[in-house]
Amino acid sequence: MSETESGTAAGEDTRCGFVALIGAPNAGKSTLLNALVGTKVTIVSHKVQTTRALIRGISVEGQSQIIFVDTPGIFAPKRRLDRAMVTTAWSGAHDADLTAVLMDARKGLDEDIEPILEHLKEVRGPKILILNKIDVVPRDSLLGLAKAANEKAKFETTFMISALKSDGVVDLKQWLAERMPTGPWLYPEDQIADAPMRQLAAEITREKLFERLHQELPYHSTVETEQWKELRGGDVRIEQTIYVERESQRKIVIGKGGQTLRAIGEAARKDIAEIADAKVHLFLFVKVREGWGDDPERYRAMGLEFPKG
Ligand SMILES: Nc1nc2c(ncn2[C@@H]2O[C@H](COP(=O)(O)OP(=O)(O)OP(=O)(O)O)[C@@H](O)[C@H]2O)c(=O)[nH]1
Repeated sequence: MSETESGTAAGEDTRCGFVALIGAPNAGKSTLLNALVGTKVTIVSHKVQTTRALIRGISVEGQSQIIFVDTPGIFAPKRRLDRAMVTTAWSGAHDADLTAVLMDARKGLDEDIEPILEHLKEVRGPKILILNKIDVVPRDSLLGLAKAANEKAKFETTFMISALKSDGVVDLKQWLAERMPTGPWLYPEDQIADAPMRQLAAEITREKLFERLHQELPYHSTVETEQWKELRGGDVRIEQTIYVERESQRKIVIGKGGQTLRAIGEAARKDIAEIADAKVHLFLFVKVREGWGDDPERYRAMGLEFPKG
């Protein structure tokens, strides 16, 4: 059963959507996510640069499921490959139901936030501004800052919060919950906590797959983490399926005597163990799923962009 199929069927009134959370480094994204999601949000490995949008956390408010995605690679791209991926990274915002820009009120409009505001003009869909760290900024300077930022980009509304003190976070969460489109939850309740790790682990394996086979495989071959189970003793057992579109591709992925798949699994296991900070037992399966590439819903379920054309 896939994630979408097993999503909660909690009734007609459920809402579910993606919020792209954008902010310069140190604006307080992790702190805010911890406050919104309620559990410690797992770190995001910056190694995985192929990702368009990584799930950072899932928040549940009433009947709404709010999936926060992050777009690594937006900032300070150093290598040329990274620079080429900046545009792709922004697509996380382009596909989200809402884009939230987190701004460090203490820093104001500086060289970190200016290019973000500039780029926002190209992002369709609703945008909101969140001024963070208001606990360390004089109240009377906040209005001026909000006004100046709103002149640079078109925000639907502005929140003023302290992520650290959880001041204003409840209002923000409730507002977001109401703004999510109606529809079934994409993640069952028992997967909400480890959804970011599941996705990240899938991205890592996908990265290893393409490092070895990028010439032989179509871009939309994909990886899904079917099981993420913490064992007694702290080890993690992970089952992943690599989906390809044809039997010939399945053979390529497996390789002679299974050696290609073994190498992919070994490389992925090492990286996943690093981010999971645990001993990992990784089991990889390869399946043929015809027509997978034509189903936009599967892309959306993973926070990915549906390739047009
Ligand atoms: N005073 C104050 N400090 C805050 C607030 N929110 C975050 N911080 C601090 O700002 C620093 C950066 O916060 P993070 O949450 O790590 O920032 P981030 O945006 O996730 O950083 P990156 O992951 O590097 O992009 C930390 O020292 C936080 O404690 C706030 O509301 N008030």
